[in-house]
Amino acid sequence: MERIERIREFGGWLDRYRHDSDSCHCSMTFSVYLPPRAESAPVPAVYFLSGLTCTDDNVRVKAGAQRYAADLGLALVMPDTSPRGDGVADAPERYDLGQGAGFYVNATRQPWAAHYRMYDYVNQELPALVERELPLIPGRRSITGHSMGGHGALISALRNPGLYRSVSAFAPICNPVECGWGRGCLGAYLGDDTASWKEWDATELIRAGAQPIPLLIDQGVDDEFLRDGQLRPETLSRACEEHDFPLTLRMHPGYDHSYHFIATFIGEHLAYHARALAKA
Ligand SMILES: N[C@@H](CCC(=O)N[C@@H](CSC=O)C(=O)NCC(=O)O)C(=O)O
Repeated sequence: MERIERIREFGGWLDRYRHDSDSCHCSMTFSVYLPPRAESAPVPAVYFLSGLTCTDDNVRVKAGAQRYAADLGLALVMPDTSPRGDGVADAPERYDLGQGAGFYVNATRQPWAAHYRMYDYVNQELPALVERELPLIPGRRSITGHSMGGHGALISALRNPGLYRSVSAFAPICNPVECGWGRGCLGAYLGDDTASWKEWDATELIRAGAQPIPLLIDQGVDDEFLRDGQLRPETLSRACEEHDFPLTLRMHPGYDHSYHFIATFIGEHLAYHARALAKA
């Protein structure tokens, strides 16, 4: 991997890398924040999966996460949201499909299947790469994300028991098989067999008996996409109740879907992950 940018921040380093991805068959870009502690010893990492229209840049400039990560001794790993490039399929007229909208699944339908393998990229290729090349403690990782990225964080943890020490999400798409964004992406990437979509849906994974891991979710009550029915935390909550699955769902009056909301609670999420990552 090639480092293409390095910025000093809070005593640590905010770096951006480019590499050729075996999963996505294209060049991928990601950012990593290394806290000051990483200069003397390997540190645990929190992966942040971003939402529709984002690159690795949105979270690093808008969430205010690096200050907390520096204090807690956590690395932040911030991948892009899809494969990109001239040879990569896209839907340029749509913000919610194609480049910038990988949905953290492995596509099985063309033209998407050639490159859209963000699930393998985020859960296998990227951790193996950064844990080999950077001062990170192998296997000591947690995951969080926003909206489409919250969906990605939830399904990554639910489908891979033991891969992440803890999981949280900001305004996640909780039940994509039942919302417009989810139906659009899953239909395009996976085809018309809606039964196959359920393997990529947090609510459906819990209904199907996923191994319990505590879920921490923050949601703004005045989120425009909550009102539109894209997020459906109430459906996830019901599934958790019915299946005795541990969920902390915090509803916050007045907050919308933006990075102002994420910036408000990111410190609590990182402290939550730091506690899980500190356990032997
Ligand atoms: N109005 C936007 C819609 C896209 C949007 O709001 N994207 C969110 C994530 S939504 C779910 O995944 C986001 O994070 N945007 C980037 C930001 O920096 O706020 C549009 O039309 O682009």
